[in-house]
Amino acid sequence: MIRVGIVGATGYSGVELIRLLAGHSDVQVAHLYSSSSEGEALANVFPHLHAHPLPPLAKIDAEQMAADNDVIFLATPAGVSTELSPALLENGTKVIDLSGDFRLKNGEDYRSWYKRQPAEAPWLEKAVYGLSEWHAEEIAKADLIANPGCYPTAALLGLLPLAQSGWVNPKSWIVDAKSGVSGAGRGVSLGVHYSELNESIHAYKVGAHQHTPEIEQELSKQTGLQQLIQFTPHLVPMTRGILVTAYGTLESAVSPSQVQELYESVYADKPYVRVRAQGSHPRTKEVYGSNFCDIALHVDERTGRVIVLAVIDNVVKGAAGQAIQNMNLMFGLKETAGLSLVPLFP
Ligand SMILES: NC(=O)C1=CN([C@@H]2O[C@H](COP(=O)(O)OP(=O)(O)OC[C@H]3O[C@@H](n4cnc5c(N)ncnc54)[C@H](OP(=O)(O)O)[C@@H]3O)[C@@H](O)[C@H]2O)C=CC1
Ligand SMILES: CC(=O)N[C@@H](CCC(=O)OP(=O)(O)O)C(=O)O
Repeated sequence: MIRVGIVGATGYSGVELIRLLAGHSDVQVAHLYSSSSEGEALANVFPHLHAHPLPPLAKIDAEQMAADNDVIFLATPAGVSTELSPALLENGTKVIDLSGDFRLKNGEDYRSWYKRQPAEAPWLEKAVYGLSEWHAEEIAKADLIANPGCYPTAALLGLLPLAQSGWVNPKSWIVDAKSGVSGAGRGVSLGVHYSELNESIHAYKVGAHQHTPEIEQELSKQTGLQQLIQFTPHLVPMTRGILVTAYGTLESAVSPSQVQELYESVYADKPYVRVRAQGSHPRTKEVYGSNFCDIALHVDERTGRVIVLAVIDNVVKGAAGQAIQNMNLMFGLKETAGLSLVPLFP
């Protein structure tokens, strides 16, 4: 049994890790850690976990944590993993970080987009970007995983095949994205106040969202070309789900069936990417509670653009589900272990 520790279990991604790992037969949730509720039972925070067998929330102590777990998930806000991960890794445990601390290879990018002190360069180099479908071999050998952000997961799964094809102008990408409110975590603020959010939709962090350089970095790395994206996220009054609607300008005459065949071939053996039939446009409800990313393609011959639609559940494929998929790859387990979730519908 692989011993799993979770830091940030009182948050949304942490509690989703617990839900998913309850269905994973190769691992044991050995320890839960909290910076604010040490000694408490998690069921006091989340009554829906009442009678579910779980260890109490323990104190964060890197050396002890490394001794007691084979892998630690850090489901914590930006900045925490930078502090905690080096000691965990030096003491021999593997780390899967759900925050943005190790995703950007250039520390100065992190400083400028996250407004925080970056991790030291050797740790940034060591971290493997955990987009499971694209980096399985590297992930299998990694000790430190930078789990992708929620928007980048949907955007990259949606755009990478086209970016690689060379059919699209690499500076023409426009990524419009909408997220449910759980993407903002469990903390309360005016920004997620029901009466201000309900029956309303708005863009935020326009031209300034921290996932912009992450998407550009990965598209550029994979294609060897500098790719530029215009990224605008929106908050919508629903609990879970991300819809990415992305546009690229075609540089060559490509037919809808060529684009469709490209995606079907790239994702043919990937259990969690479902390429939808032409004309079938995915809804966030169709992946709710599951690890799927559903993608649809549309070539607009009138405007010379290609439109990519991608949906995920931000807490599953965008966070805890992909983190477990990465753990499975790291430990040589079946990639789908613990993740055979049929979407919750309706
Ligand atoms: N929600 C989502 O859809 C996604 C989230 N992410 C990323 O995953 C991480 C977790 O997000 P999410 O679950 O939404 O966040 P939440 O705000 O819901 O939970 C974060 C948890 O982190 C713990 N925490 C806070 N400060 C510290 C600290 N100084 N040291 C240790 N633990 C701390 C808190 O638990 P306690 O008080 O018990 O310590 C808290 O419950 C974030 O970095 C987020 O950006 C990534 C993709 C998607
Ligand atoms: C709806 C919503 O507020 N979403 C969050 C996603 C946060 C996140 O995942 O940020 P990192 O992974 O980069 O830490 C946001 O837009 O900031």
